[in-house]
Amino acid sequence: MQKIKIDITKTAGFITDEALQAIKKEVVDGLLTLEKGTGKGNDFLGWLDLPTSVGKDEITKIRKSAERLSAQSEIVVVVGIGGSYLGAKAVIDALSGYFSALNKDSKRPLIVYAGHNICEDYSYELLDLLKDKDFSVVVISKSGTTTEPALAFRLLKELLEKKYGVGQIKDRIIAITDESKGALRTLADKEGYETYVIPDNVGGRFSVLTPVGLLPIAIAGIDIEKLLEGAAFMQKETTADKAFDENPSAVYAAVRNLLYRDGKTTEILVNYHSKLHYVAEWWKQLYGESEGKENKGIFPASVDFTTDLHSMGQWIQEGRRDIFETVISIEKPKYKVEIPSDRDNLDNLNYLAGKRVDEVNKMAEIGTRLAHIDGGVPNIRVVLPELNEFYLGQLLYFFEKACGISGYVLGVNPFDQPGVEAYKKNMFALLGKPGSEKETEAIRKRLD
Ligand SMILES: O=P(O)(O)OC[C@H]1O[C@](O)(CO)[C@@H](O)[C@@H]1O
Repeated sequence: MQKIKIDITKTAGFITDEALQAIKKEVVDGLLTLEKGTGKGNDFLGWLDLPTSVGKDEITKIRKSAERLSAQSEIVVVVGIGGSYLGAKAVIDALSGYFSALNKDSKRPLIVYAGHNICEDYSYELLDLLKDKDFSVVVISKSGTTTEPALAFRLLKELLEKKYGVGQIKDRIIAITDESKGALRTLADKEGYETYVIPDNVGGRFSVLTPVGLLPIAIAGIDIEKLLEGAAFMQKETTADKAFDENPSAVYAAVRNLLYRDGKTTEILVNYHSKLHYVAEWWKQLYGESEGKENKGIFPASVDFTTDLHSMGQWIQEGRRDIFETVISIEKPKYKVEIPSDRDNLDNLNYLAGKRVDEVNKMAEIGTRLAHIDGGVPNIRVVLPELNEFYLGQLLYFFEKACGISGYVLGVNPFDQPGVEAYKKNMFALLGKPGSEKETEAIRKRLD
């Protein structure tokens, strides 16, 4: 069992050691504020202890629900948006086979997502796919009132009733929502769905280690206990009593804030293993909603390398110098593929014969790192020995802890997201939602 490593050596030309020493106090203060619960948003700190507070009984219950849904479904639809689906998708994509959806012998249901957009064609195509399949639904909404998942769930519920009969569908739905509030809670109680609770003190983007993430992840056949073990390991490694340099979350929070103060206002999360694509999507919500407020915050962006070296590589190498990269590097791939020798060598690749594909990937990673540093892009590297439940659990908690600390160093409340309401208000006014009459009148005038 190793700890994931953070390597900041390639930020040395951009931040000085004195600056790093100077920011340490702010970071330690941020960490203590988080741990003592004395900072802004301190009623949303339940995520800090999740890895060690999810009990065996809860895990057993989640596994049973997962087995029940799996046994009765060819497809399970996970309905949710933002923190109510990104954590699950991040882990499921990272730890599932690239082509597992095409495996006809799989004992696991196919997991698809809904309620994360309002695209009519997506809705049509999903309903069309589901009409001839046995399917179940896990509907997730902390507030229980978010438009996108509520709309998707209404469509799915209607299809379930058509397929299985009104009054016959409650065993095909599991709702994950607030303990007592919200439309989804009311509906779930009325219809008798099995439910799981999202704790009051855990915000959506920090909820991957609650049933919000754990149930869909368990349905995908992933070991949720190992994921929690990894997170618990990182929980211990990131407490305030650990030496600063040994605490990866503290180091990461310190360096990214220093780079931000030096004008590096965009952070690009990079992977060289595209199963991590949705880990970056999860990370973007985590940091975007936590830090982007009061006209402050690092803009979180992401790329998949080497794929995006052929699209975004030019920009990163030579565009505006206000970016830095955080690279997630996986030391050892799960499988082995050797490059064959070719009789004719017309592609001139025989110099690679006998090498593993990963060796080429690693040289691309090292080469890119050096090129980007030469181009003025500081580089933080986060190293996972392997891509498995344990190390991914560590990574998730590492980023969450660093996010809380970083938000406090930035001076914002990392646990609210007031800005998200603005689009909703306009959308409701435009749709003529009851209660929005004044706003409807005002916004319609703006369209003339
Ligand atoms: O779980 P809910 O309440 O449907 O919210 C989903 C997402 O929407 C937001 O509240 C933003 O509108 C996110 O913070 C959250 O993750």
